[in-house]
Amino acid sequence: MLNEQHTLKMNIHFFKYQGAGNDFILIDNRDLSFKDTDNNTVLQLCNRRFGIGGDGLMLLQNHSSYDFEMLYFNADGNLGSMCGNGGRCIVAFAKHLGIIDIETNFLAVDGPHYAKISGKGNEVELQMIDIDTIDRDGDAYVLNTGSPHYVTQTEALNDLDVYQKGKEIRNNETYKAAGINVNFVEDRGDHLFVRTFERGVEDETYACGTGVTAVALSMAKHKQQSGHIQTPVKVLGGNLRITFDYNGEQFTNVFLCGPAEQVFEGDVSI
Ligand SMILES: N[C@@H](CCC[C@H](N)C(=O)O)C(=O)O
Repeated sequence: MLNEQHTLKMNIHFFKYQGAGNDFILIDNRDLSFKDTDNNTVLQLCNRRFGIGGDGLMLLQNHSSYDFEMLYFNADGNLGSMCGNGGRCIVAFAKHLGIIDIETNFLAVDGPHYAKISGKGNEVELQMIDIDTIDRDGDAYVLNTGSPHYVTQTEALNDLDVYQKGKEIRNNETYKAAGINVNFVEDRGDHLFVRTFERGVEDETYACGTGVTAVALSMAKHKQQSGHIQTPVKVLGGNLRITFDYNGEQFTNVFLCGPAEQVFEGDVSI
């Protein structure tokens, strides 16, 4: 029986997308042939040496009230919380599949999201959840932008050991049980430079969408800004932009904007 199970292979047609270097495996699962409970398969597929490779894997599924539903798994095989860059990539994927045109309302783990694809074709503006709570942990800011984030300011971010420092914070007594994504930000005046250690990948990634959103909101609070704010952000994999309204208490109309590109497609037997 065990042998029989080992020889029964599943064929999967997949697409690979990246948003500012945050890379994902995308599967059209409208026929529900991919069993979303199979965490070990996700782990294998995301492995960069023995699989396709990716920071996460997403299933695009049908939903009766929305254009589609997004199911996001981290590279460790577990269901993740919201992924901002993943959200932008799955919107580009839905357009590629002909499910949507340039606007959409879809459902993710943190609720409904509106998104718009800009004229250039690969630019996706994704609306994120409204935020009214930002906590402090020492000098750091802690908030949930769909995923939990820790935001700390630093200098000379290019030289920082983000893997080591991020891992220490993510696994300290406060955060180790639920985990947290750790963002380091250097304020460069006309833009922010951000590097992120991601929970579920357990490593630094080239970009984190919910992370740069958390950073932009925290920095607006820190600088006591208000009104309509646009924050350009540089990450290891490119450039992102966060726009939002802030009245000193609540952040609304929060949009994460940037590129979302198909890299390749293929078939894998696993
Ligand atoms: N890369 C993502 C964040 C994904 C979620 C995260 N790793 C978690 O589950 O905590 C993004 O772009 O937001």
